[in-house]
Amino acid sequence: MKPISGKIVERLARYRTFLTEQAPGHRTHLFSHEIAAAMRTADSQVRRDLMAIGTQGVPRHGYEVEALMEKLDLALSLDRTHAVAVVGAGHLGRALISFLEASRSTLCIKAAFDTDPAKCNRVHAGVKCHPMDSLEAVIAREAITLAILCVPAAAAQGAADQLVHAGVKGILNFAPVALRVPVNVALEEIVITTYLEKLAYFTTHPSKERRNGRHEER
Ligand SMILES: NC(=O)c1ccc[n+]([C@@H]2O[C@H](COP(=O)([O-])OP(=O)(O)OC[C@H]3O[C@@H](n4cnc5c(N)ncnc54)[C@H](O)[C@@H]3O)[C@@H](O)[C@H]2O)c1
Repeated sequence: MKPISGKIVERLARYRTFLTEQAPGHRTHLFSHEIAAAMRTADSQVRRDLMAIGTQGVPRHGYEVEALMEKLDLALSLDRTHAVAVVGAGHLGRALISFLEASRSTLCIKAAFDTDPAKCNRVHAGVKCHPMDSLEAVIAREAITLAILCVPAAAAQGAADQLVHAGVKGILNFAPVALRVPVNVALEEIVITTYLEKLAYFTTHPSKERRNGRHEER
């Protein structure tokens, strides 16, 4: 399969969440327009995205849900479990652990890390928090490849360096600082205020994008 863009990956992940959590359980088939309606996007967009992973609906039946789930899992590499670490077990870190542990995901939080002795060796939502000096050993032992960074900005680059050194291949950074990582390490950064600022912009500048839905191709 050809590599697909980050935008398509995001939409495929949303389709998968819809099929897993919201699509009516008794349906064996769904049409692109039904998925599109739930996603508030165009059915042509859904068809294009699913075509990108080699999936086409059948006339008069649509997409077979089970086969579509298998294709999505394969495309998103969710046909296997990914071991994840949370670094910084404060308010955000613990909230994310609770959320991810409750979701039926193949992303599995295997360990948390923190510098605060009061948090270390405690268990939150079934996940043990370890001191930072055991990071390398625990990452190797648990075969952890992904990490979520929830430390203060000043500590983020140092923690990211430790994660990279320990062999982590992808980092989701919540700290409000631009990180430097080697090219072979995937990096995603989330800043909630950016989305709020975007909302503020679109609520004061009516545009085609707002009228036609949130997830048009761009
Ligand atoms: N991106 C977003 O949208 C968003 C939203 C909320 C918070 N944040 C950011 O997420 C981070 C965490 O926020 P919070 O509210 O959970 O803060 P918090 O103070 O509750 O938690 C931070 C945790 O990091 C630990 N820590 C500090 N230095 C560390 C280090 N070097 N290694 C490991 N752990 C270390 C602390 O002991 C603490 O437990 C902050 O940088 C905050 O700005 C981002």
